[in-house]
Amino acid sequence: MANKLKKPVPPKVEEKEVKKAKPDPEKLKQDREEKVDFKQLAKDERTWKIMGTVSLLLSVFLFIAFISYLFTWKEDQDKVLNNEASFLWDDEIKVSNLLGRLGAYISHFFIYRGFGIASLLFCSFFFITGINLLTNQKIFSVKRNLRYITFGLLITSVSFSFLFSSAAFPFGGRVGDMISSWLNSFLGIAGTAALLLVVGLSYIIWQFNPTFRLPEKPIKPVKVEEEVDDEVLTVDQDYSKAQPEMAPVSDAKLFVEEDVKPVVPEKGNILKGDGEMIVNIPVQETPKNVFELVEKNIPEEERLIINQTVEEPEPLIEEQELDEVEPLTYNETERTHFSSMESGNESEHDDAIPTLVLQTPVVHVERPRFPSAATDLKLEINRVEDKPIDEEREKDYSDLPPYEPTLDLRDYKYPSLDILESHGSEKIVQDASELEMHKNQIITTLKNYDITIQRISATVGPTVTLYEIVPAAGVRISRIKNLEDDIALSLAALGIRIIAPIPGKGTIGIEVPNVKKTVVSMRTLLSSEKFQHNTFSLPIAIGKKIDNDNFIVDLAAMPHLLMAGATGQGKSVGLNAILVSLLYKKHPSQLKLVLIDPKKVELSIYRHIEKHFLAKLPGEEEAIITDTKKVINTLNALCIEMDNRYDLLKEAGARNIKEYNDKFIKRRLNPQKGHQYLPFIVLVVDEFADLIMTAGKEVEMPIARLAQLARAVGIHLIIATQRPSVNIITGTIKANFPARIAFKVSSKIDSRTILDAGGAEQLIGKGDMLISYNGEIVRLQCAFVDTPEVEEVVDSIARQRGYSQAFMLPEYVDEKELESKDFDVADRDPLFEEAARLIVQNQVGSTSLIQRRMKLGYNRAGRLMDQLEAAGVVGPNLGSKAREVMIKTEAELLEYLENMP
Ligand SMILES: Nc1ncnc2c1ncn2[C@@H]1O[C@H](COP(=O)(O)OP(=O)(O)OP(=O)(O)O)[C@@H](O)[C@H]1O
Repeated sequence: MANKLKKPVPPKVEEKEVKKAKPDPEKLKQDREEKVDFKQLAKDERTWKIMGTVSLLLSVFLFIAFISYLFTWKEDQDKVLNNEASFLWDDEIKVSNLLGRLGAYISHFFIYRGFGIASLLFCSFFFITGINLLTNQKIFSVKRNLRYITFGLLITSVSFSFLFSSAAFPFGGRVGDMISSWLNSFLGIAGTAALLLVVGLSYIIWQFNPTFRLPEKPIKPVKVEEEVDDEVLTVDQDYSKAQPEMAPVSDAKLFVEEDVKPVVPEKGNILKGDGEMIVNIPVQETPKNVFELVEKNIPEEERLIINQTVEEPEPLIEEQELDEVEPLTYNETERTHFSSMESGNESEHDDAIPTLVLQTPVVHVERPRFPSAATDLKLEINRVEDKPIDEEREKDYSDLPPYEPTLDLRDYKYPSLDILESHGSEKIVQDASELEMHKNQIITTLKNYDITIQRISATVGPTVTLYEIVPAAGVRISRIKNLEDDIALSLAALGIRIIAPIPGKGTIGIEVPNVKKTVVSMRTLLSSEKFQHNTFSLPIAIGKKIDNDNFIVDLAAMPHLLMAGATGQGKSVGLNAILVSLLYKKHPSQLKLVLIDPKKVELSIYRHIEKHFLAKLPGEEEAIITDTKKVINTLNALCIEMDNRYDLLKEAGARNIKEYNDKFIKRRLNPQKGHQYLPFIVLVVDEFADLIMTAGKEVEMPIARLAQLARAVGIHLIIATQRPSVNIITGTIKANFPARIAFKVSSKIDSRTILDAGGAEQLIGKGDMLISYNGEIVRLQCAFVDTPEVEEVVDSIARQRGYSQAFMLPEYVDEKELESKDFDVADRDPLFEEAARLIVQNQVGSTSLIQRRMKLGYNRAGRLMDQLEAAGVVGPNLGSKAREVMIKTEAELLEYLENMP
């Protein structure tokens, strides 16, 4: 059987592929048809741009043709009229119009046959449409312009026909002529003239909304004479001193567009008539600081009184002679007291100088912190010598009069308010026309996006004005929120913030910066009723809200504060405002400040009140801490202080410092058992970023610990930084600082890092800030206190008698330092000699040198350095500088090593 060669059978798959490859003409046709997608084309941005360009060119073409027609109509008119059918195509016809036969024909059509000179309005229509299409933005409202142009064409053409009925030039065109002659026959000449005048004027008013101002009578800011109950003020209308930037009172009436419906007035708002704007300018709560307001019952004209008068605040404290006074010296006082007791005579200082008889108990450090706690107990305690100690410790002092911590410095006078300046007139001068203009622009912008609103009201604050709008039913809030940039563009203003919705109000807020900003002076805040008469433990006056309400809060309730913002936006001023408010309200016995200032210059101003208000580490010279190593020690010392205080609280059965101090004041706690009056401690860190960068976790950990636990024992932290990045303001820090202040920052990310919300990037600087407090974000204008004012306040305190020394924090000894001091020779690192040689050869006592040259980790290099210090090869740590090398030559070193144990 012969082998038959089988014919290769092509695989089926290939067959299929071949089939597939064959073009199907029907399908191809379909494909090609689908490619021309008109919908897509219409949506294409380029199509709009082309149409925009065409529209713009058309407007230019028409404009040139029409203008040319004004000069050439005489020559061209006959040619068009005689050859109307073939005019455009007959090359024989020569015309004078700049744009040739087409120009002449179109002008003839629009001007002669149509609307006369009014035809120029067509140019504006094509121009507006062109611009909108080209930029793909609603820069002009086409709909509105179409309305104006239609009416404009009719009114202008009829008016021109009527006025120039006998002229040869077709001023009003055929349309104008027709309507005018009909009106003439219907109303007569006088009737037509009157009608045209009325319609023309109405048209102008409708389109341009001119302001008809009577010759202005100069007005002066309305002076509020005195406060009457609640928000009703007696207004002294003396207009003799003019305020040029203020509009006349009658102009303060602010109208909204006619489609904005009036609504029922709410409490606190002023609502007048139909569709009229509400201006809500609240009254300052203190009777001494009264702000302008809009009068409620305005008889004829709506009055916008935007002005504030600050009366001289009554001095808190009588002026006193601030003589140089001898400081209270602990040891001297003690000695004097003992000697006087021994001799049986009262010390001559008994009245003025409190006497410390007891060794003030400190849990960790056996040194007095400040003379206190025993002023009234001295007689009792002086008899202790004869009694057994235990008996004395159990003694009940509750029958004694209450303890008074301020008696230690009983003649201490709080700083006078006169030291502070008013910084300008403090008048809020809001130009009524500015309000009107902003309001109109907001309404127009929203309208351009088909958003209608029911109501708009304005609240004028020191730096920004808050426009509150109630959108019409069915408008989505997110649409308004998305228009932030468009509104900013239309108002041509920086720092616009949209709050949609305003929490708890049901309105949408648009904050627009005022052209003229008002400085909020510290003096106004400190003289306010709210600051003078509050029961806060640590009152701090931060600034003013948009409704001019003073923002005064209790730092103890915050309980810690984080301040961040780009450089130069008002952080230092804010810190000073907080510190000054504390100095105005607290006695040196009630408050101690721990000031950390890596920048070295910001807080140094407070160094003069060391013996009154500052706390420091034992053995330190400077109370204001600038060195990172000392910062770590101080923070750890504060942690020890916190633990000590918790022990005291536990012993006393008190849950917090307030309860504890109450018990101590009522003499229910025995000083013999270590109890004492506990002052609040406020830790201020200016430039936290610098510390984190140099010491990292070593700083972050004690800060986090203090922030978590210290509030109950009266230790509160204020931390400021100009670098609000996530590696500085970490999650741990943020979790423990619920109250945060953001000054202007450069990006939304920074704002989110500080506040967990955007907005701080929209601020306008110079103390404009957002504070996140109690879960709410509020915009404030920070109080302004100038450096010379702070200096004066500090001086007025420093001139008075203080304690003999600053408040002593417990001593903190670094474990590492201890280790290095007494390490076991047997535990010496095998690389010890090599490291010693390296150091001596280079004559540089630096850990990083050992690390680099010997390729060791930081910890081992550090341990080696400690051992070298213990062995006397290098000197002690000098902070950021290299240690001193004690051995100068290698030979010396060899000899030294040989003699070592
Ligand atoms: N509340 C305020 N009212 C008016 N002006 C202010 C206010 N706060 C700050 N300014 C202005 O801004 C300037 C800078 O403020 P400040 O020194 O507090 O900024 P800063 O953020 O601390 O800057 P830096 O981080 O560089 O120290 C001030 O000199 C002052 O002119």
